[in-house]
Amino acid sequence: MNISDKLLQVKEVHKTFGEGQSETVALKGVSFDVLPGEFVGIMGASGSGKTTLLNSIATMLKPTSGQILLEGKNISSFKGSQLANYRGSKIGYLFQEFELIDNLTARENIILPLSIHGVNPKEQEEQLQKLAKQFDIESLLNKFPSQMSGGQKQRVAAARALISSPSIVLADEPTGALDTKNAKTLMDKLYSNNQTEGTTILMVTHDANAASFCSRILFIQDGVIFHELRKNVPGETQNSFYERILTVLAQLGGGSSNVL
Ligand SMILES: Nc1ncnc2c1ncn2[C@@H]1O[C@H](COP(=O)(O)OP(=O)(O)OP(=O)(O)O)[C@@H](O)[C@H]1O
Repeated sequence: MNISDKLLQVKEVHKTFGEGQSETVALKGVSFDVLPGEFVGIMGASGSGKTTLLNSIATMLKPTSGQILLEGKNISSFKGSQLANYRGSKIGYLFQEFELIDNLTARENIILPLSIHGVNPKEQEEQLQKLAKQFDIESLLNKFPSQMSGGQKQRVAAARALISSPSIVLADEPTGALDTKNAKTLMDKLYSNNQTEGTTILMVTHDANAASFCSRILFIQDGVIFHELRKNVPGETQNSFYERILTVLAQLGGGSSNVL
């Protein structure tokens, strides 16, 4: 495979917090690649290093050692406007708790990343309308977060994460605060966006149902990737993939729970 085919390259990433007695080694040499258009899940027990990994890719944390490359460029070398461009346009971030701005409407929340980058209003509106339709939030655009349900807020947050057509969307337990029905609705829509627009998504999740929408799952344990599952294409049903995910989780956790 050509290096340029790899959208994201994570190479031997280590991350240590604190020192001496209070030292915690969160990542112990994580390496993997993501190809354009992939929908990759990251699963692992609480404290295994999932959020540390995602936040390192988002440049919210600096790895102790190792490299992270997006589109062949080492993200730790980014400074000033290049770093701002990476955070604002190259990645989209979807948080478990939505993180919408309370005193902005859904419309204002969604277009904020475009307004900051000076995209012209016509283009902003076109992008907004397209995503509002995809995420079924057209009737919510003039509402404030306090007037929306959790499921609605997360669909607005998903539109905000996608509005600048980022190279990769980083999602940290996006269904963690949702009930089963709203979680499925969100995942259906993220999956559909991945399939129709080719959006690359890297999603941390505890939920095997959510993970079954992915094309590949990386299982992380004690700061290292110890297993990988790939949906068989063509042909494997989501249900069959779900069953295989549960089998790995049961081996990991010693139970039949679908939540780690
Ligand atoms: N800022 C920090 N300072 C010190 N230790 C930290 C910090 N952030 C994370 N850790 C530690 O690093 C390890 C990995 O944490 P991380 O949040 O990445 O795990 P996780 O897999 O995302 O867990 P969860 O599923 O509970 O969110 C844990 O032992 C955690 O306590």
